[in-house]
Amino acid sequence: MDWNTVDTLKFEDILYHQAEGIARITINRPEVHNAFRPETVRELIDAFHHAHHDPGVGVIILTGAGGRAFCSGGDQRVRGEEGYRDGGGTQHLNVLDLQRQIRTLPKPVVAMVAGWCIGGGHVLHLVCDLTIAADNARFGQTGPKVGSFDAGYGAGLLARTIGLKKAKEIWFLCRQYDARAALEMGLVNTVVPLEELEEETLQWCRDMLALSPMALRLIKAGFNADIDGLTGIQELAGNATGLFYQTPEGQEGRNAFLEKRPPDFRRFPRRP
Ligand SMILES: CC(C)(COP(=O)(O)OP(=O)(O)OC[C@H]1O[C@@H](n2cnc3c(N)ncnc32)[C@H](O)[C@@H]1OP(=O)(O)O)[C@@H](O)C(=O)NCCC(=O)NCCSC(=O)c1cc(O)c2ccccc2c1O
Repeated sequence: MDWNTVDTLKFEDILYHQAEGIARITINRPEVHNAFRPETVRELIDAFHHAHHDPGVGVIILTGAGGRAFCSGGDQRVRGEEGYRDGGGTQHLNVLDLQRQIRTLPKPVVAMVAGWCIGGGHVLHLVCDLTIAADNARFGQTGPKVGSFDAGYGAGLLARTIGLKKAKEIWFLCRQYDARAALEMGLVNTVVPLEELEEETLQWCRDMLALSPMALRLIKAGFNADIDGLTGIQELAGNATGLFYQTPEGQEGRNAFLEKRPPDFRRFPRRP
């Protein structure tokens, strides 16, 4: 695949590439196993925003640079007493914003995982819709070991994904799990040799790109609706509103208002 950069997107901690309707977002801090600092997360949010709003993008890949790590979570070197310190001294837990963004983004997001997928990095792959793992991938949570925890998606979505007992084991014991174990517990979709990771991930993306974007959008919203509470219902309901706006019935209400006349909905059927 010949990846292209986007001239308007300038990042320090991440890379943004796209080709054939696929956006690839790469955390590029291999010297710390792609741990994220607040600036990394800010850039990821901007990159996902771009991919979300680019009509030429149908599927998004999130990955880590270097082949040795997807992401090792929050950068412990900049962890303060209240969160992770940015260059200006403000402390953040802004990865939570990124998690919600990936959940509500109406396009499939695929985690392409090689090497370490740990802590807040593990939660990032979890909130992605699919995970393609290389055979060198290792998964786990470290929170209780390093004085942290993610009791939101990190706990609840993990339990929904692999079951409550296994999710508690992962958090309560802070063990690490290889790719085969991750596949067995339903934490990842498939495992491939490291050298085939990108090609396999691209094939999954191409397969999704051949399908109806609206159907994928609605099924993603449907999968997330109950888990995400009213935010999930809002996403699903917003899609319903968007579809209704496209109908003559929806447009009659707008037209009547603009034409300063009462709306006439009599010609629209009351379907069983
Ligand atoms: C991932 C490891 C198990 C890998 O071990 P290995 O022995 O292979 O490699 P090294 O340990 O030598 O690492 C190489 C190099 O990278 C540095 N590094 C690795 N991870 C981090 C990190 N997270 N932050 C900073 N630096 C990191 C390491 O120090 C080495 O540098 P040198 O200069 O010494 O060469 C192992 O590295 C490991 O266990 N890493 C830490 C994993 C971790 O605990 N992550 C944080 C979990 S908490 C978290 O992520 C988190 C973030 C949030 O924003 C939250 C927000 C809201 C709620 C919860 C949150 C949360 O829990």
